[in-house]
Formats: sequence, C-alpha cells, structure tokens
Amino acid sequence: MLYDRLDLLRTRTTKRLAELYKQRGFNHQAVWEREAFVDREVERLERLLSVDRGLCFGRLDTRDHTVSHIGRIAIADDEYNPLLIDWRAPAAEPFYRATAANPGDLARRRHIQVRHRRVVGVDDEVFSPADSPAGSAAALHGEAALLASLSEHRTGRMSDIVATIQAEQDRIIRSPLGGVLVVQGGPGTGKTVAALHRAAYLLYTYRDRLERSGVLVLGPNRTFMRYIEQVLPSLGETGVTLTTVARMLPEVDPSRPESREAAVVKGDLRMAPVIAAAVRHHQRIPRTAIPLHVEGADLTLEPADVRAARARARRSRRPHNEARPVFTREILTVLARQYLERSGQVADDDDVADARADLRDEPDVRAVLEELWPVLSAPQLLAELFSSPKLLATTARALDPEERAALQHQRYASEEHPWTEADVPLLDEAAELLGEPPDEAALAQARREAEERRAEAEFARDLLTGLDLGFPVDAGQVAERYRGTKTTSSVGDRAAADRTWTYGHVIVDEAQELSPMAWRMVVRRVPSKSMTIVGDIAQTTAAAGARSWAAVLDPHVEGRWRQETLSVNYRTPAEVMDVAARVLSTIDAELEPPRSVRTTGVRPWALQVPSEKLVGETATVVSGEIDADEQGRLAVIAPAELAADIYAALTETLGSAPVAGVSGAAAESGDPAPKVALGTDDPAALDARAVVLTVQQAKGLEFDSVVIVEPASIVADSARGPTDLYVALTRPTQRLGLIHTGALPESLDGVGAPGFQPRHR
Ligand SMILES: Nc1ncnc2c1ncn2[C@@H]1O[C@H](COP(=O)(O)OP(=O)(O)OP(=O)(O)O)[C@@H](O)[C@H]1O
Repeated sequence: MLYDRLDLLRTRTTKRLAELYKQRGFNHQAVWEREAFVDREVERLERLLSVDRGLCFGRLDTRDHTVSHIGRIAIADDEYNPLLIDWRAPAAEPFYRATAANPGDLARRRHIQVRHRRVVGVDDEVFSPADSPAGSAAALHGEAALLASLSEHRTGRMSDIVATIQAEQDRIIRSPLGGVLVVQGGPGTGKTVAALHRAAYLLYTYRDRLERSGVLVLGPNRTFMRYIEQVLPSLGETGVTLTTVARMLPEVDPSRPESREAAVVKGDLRMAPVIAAAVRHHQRIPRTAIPLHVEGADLTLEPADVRAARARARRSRRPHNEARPVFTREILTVLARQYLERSGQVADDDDVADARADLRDEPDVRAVLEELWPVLSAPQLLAELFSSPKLLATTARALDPEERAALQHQRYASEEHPWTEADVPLLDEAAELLGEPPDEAALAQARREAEERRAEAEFARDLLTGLDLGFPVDAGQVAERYRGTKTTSSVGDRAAADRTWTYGHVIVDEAQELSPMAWRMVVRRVPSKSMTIVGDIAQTTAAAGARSWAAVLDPHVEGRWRQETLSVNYRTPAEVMDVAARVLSTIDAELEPPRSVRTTGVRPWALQVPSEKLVGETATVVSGEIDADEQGRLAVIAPAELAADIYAALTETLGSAPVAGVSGAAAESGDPAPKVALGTDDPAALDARAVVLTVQQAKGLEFDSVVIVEPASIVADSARGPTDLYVALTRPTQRLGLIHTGALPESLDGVGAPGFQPRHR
C-alpha cells in the first residue's frame, strides 16, 4: 500500500512539474513564483525517487494500541492522515531510543526488512512493564536486522543505516544544532555514518536556518568522499557540500608531495603570525625620501608621509588589498597638495581631488604606489615567502633555522602544480589577510555569474532528461527564462565554488588529522561555530594531527564544546579487534578498545616468507582469498615503497580483465569491475576486487578482507609509531591476514599461521 501511494505521489509530482513548464510567466513576479514552485516540486520528486529501497523499516505499537510506521520520508493520504513517519521526526524517536529499561508507552517495536518492495523479515521486540529496569539498556536494537546488515558483503560504497541506528548513535544524530559537538569513538563505531545521518537530521529539523547557508561535510581524501557520497542522497538530501580540507580552495589543486617536516611546520599555529608578517612586509616605508618628477614639477615623498598613510590604511582594518585605496588616497593627497603648492595655486578641495586624479595615472606615481603597497595574491605571497630565505628570516623569527629550511622551495613560480595539501590552509590564511584585489573582485563576480549560467543550463538539461515530459522543451530556454530571477544552481554548488562562503553547519570527519592551521581555515567557514567534529585521537596518523580534542578546540571555542563517545564497533569482528586491541595498548595503555558486536569464527593469520618471495607470495595469497570469496572486496595495505610491485604482481596473477558479478557502483552502472586497482587516485579503487593501498589511503574505508604486508615497516615508517598499524588492522569486516619477512611487532606475537581458518564465511 505504501509503495502504491509512493508511485501515485511520483506521478502527481511529475504531472505538476510538466504543467509548470508549460506555463509562461507574463511578468517578473509570475516567473519568480513559478520558479519557486518548480524548485519545490523538483526537490519533492528527487526525494520520492530516492527512497524506494527500504521505504518503511519500522513499526511502533503503543500500549493503547496506536500503530505507526517509520520510514525514510513522511507520507500521508489525501486526508493528511500520516501513513509513514519520517525517521527524523520527534514521533520516530522511540524507534531508536526506547529500551527494555525505558520503553515509554511502547508495547512493541518491529524492525521490518524489505527487499524489492516485499517484506522479507520482521524482528519484534516486545516491551512489558515487568522488564527489568537495569535489564538491557546497552542492548542492541533490532539485533537481527543489524547483524544481517553488518554481515553483508561490502559494496565499495557506504550505505545508510537508517533502519538500524543504535541508541548511542541516535543521541548524536539528534543532538541540537548549536555549538560544537565532538564525537569520539574507536574504529568502526559508526562515527562517519552517524555524522552523515546527523547532517540529514539537521537539514530536516532546522531547514529554515540551514537551507540558504548549507551544510559542509569534510573528509580525509577524495576516495573517501566517493565512498560516502551516496549516503545523503539515499536519505533524500542532496544539498550538502562534500569535500576534503585539501580541496577547500576552489582554484587550488594541491598535488605536490611534501616532506613530513615541512607538513608539520606548515600546520603549526606559529605560521599564522608568519603570514601576517609577510603581508605587513609588503606595506613598506622607504628609508629615505622618494623624489618624483611629475609634469614638470619636482615632488618628494617623505618616509613620515608614507608612515602616516600606512597607519591610516591599517586603521581601516580592511584586508591588505582592500585597504590599498585608503593608502593610495593618502599618498596622492600629499603629492597633490605639493604639486598645487609648487605651481603656486591656492587650492581648494576640488582642486586637490582633480590633482589626485591626474597624479593617479602618472607612471612614476603608480610605480611608487606599487612598490610601497602592492596588490598581492595569496599564491604570489606564499611563493615569494617560501623562495626567499631573507624574507623568511625576517617574518619567521619564531621558527628555528631547521624549520625555516623545511619551508623553502625555489621552484614555485615555474611549476604547474606548485602547492601541497599543507599549503592550502596557508593560502587561505593569506587570502583572508589580503582580501580581493579591487579589479579581481569584478573578475571573480563575472566568473561566478558564468559558472551559475553554466550550472543553470546543466540543471535544466538534467531535469528535462529525468522528467521525460513527452513534449519538446529546450534546456537553454528553460535556463534563460529563469535567469536574473534566482539561481537554480544548488546552495552546495555555489558554496563549493566560493572561498568566502560561510556555512550554517560544518561536519568534519577524521577530524584528528587536521593541523592547527587547517582548523583555522575550517572555523572561518562557520561563523556560528555550529560544528560536528568526528574522529578518534588514537587513529591520528598525520604528523601535524591532533593529540587531544582540547588542544584542537580550545584555541577556537574554549570551554564551549561538548563530547559524546561511541563505544561499540560495528565493523570489525571480535577476532580481529582482539588483535587490534593489543596494538592499541601500545599506543596508550589507558585507551579502551571499542566492543565488537559480532564474532565470525574466522581467526586472523600471519604468514612469514623470505624477503625475495614477499611480493610473489602476497599475490598468491590474495588470489587465494579472492577465489575463496566470490563477492568480496579485499584491500592489501602495504608500505608505500612496496605498493607498485605488489600491484604489478597481482595484475599478473589475477589478470587485469574486468570481472562481472561484483556488486556495487560498477555493477549498478552495468560496467564490470576491474580486478585490481592501485592507490586512491585509481578511479577503480572502490570497485575493484582487490586494491593495493597505503595506510593513509585506507583511512575511513572498509573491506571484507584485508591483507597487511610488512606490519613492522608500517610501524617504522609511521609518524606516530603504532597508530598506522592500528588503523590498518581495523579495516576488515570479515578477515585479516598479515604477511611479513622479519619479526612481527611484539604486540602481534601469537597471531597464528594460516590454514586453520575456514576459507568461506
Ligand atoms: N547502527 C548501524 N547499523 C548498521 N551498520 C552500522 C551501524 N553503525 C555502523 N555501521 C556500519 O559500521 C561500519 C563502520 O562505520 P563507520 O565507517 O561510520 O565507522 P567509523 O567510526 O567512522 O570508523 P573509522 O574510525 O574506522 O573510520 C560501516 O559499514 C557502517 O555502515
């Protein structure tokens, strides 16, 4: 019945849209109104089209025999009686929160499993007032549905968990919008997935406040963003901007590699005053008077005049480029007065203004102004700073000589990809202090408008293709008709293209990896300081990353952040987590590993091989693992220097031909998945049967099976000792193997040889 209603609503919405497109607006107001209707209907249609899978997944029966159904969206009949309650509505809360100890007025909670619009399973929890109050407060909700979903093969893309959200996750998802919420939790505790559901919840509950400003989700790398990108659309939310910290500047492609030392210095808060000093360095006072010969008159610019002009410009508190007109005007006034005096005129304000305008165009005057207060761009400022030891020595006194040396590059200006990821927050810091160059502001506006026009046309084209209206409508004309009224490109698109955009809420995933300078950049994007910060201090692998949440947040919101902790590991089975827990205790003996919700009966194994056979044996083992599990996805996590060789050997052993029958995005698109991929730049990284990754690349991802090569080298190469190994060990959902040549790290002693674990799940 619910699906019939869904289909009917889709048909009605499509028809209404078709009608709206046929209408012609006869004045601006009418066009605007129609566009607003179109926007609303398109959004509604997108939502109705995205919720087919698992439309309804829950039912609540109260003691007074009221029945309600919980699902992905709200659906009502023609008399507005609710048929389905949106999972985010307050009325749906008991579905996630009720416990045997605290059932409220619930008599029964039912989890419903649906496949292809058919109910394939139900799982009931009956609550009676006699339930023990201490009973099962920490028990799992909808255990059967939860365990079924956790044991499924990974598809290479994260799925939503709307049907099986657990109480501790629900508390995070529904936490109020304001302030900074930190979600600390071990690997696999659902931090990422809870944060994404929180984004959907906030957009639903605070739509008025968030619709215009938007929500930003930041993750560690582009592959990770691809891994999670389907979750919000599957919850009917498409207006969220997903990006990485490294890609926050629309025009910067930070693909240059970086030394660990340089990344640490660039991420340090001491860089903020260095950049401020570099900007101030370009607001110069001449040592001696500057003589100028202008239109037959000899003029002199005294250092004191320049100092006064600079003080005035600085007092304006505008960024450097935007304060330049103040400086210029002051200097030109000094010169104009001199000029009029020298030519014996008694000058009034109008004469001074005229003379100023004339002098502004004099090449010599322009050259002096450019010398004393040049228009600067952030890339220019940073390139100069990093390539001039002298400038670094004057601006970066707080850094020691080794740190300054780490910053220096000579080749910036000539390179196609001059920037590293750690440069991005510095470029942003510089851009903030410099402001828009006056004439570039107009250029930037023109660029934005051109981008909006392109997005409008694309949007209209997509819309018309999707609607199949049955009559010819030209996408360009649709876009043109709406132009000038309001843009049809989404808030997310516009926000992503604009460095100065500020968001209503920002979610930062793998937040422990951000450097202090990156935090400055992120916090600037959210003046309301409404943020959800998700991470695990025990998983910090970046050298410049966080050692405590207080250290990260106190500089920005001291004493004004709250923390929730997730304690249950949904990803990693107990057999694997036992091994990972031993490594965790070497990071910090005080740290508690998260509790796994399931066991698989499959023990992790370790295989020692001679060095010369390492690559070949890895290929053989991986090929065996893949054969054992026809549907599974596997990751080989290896030290960076071995990755390419392992990939080559695997390609040879497995063949590079694509394979059919793999689930996931590649299969859905009809394209067979490739067998092997290398690294996260490989477009097949998420779809291949096996992918070879470094620990950095594997962050936040998960695989059915993981083979770790040379764990001891992973520890030795890591900026944070055993942390990288801990991250690698916690990626599998089913099986874990270790291949090594020398001794294993002590914490892994006792992991048995392969051969005694079942090959099939
Ligand atoms: N309530 C739940 N129901 C079903 N699956 C869940 C639930 N919570 C988490 N999961 C699954 O557990 C896995 C781990 O979740 P997620 O990636 O969000 O963890 P994480 O805490 O971000 O891990 P890491 O710190 O290792 O990146 C995912 O496959 C997720 O879908």
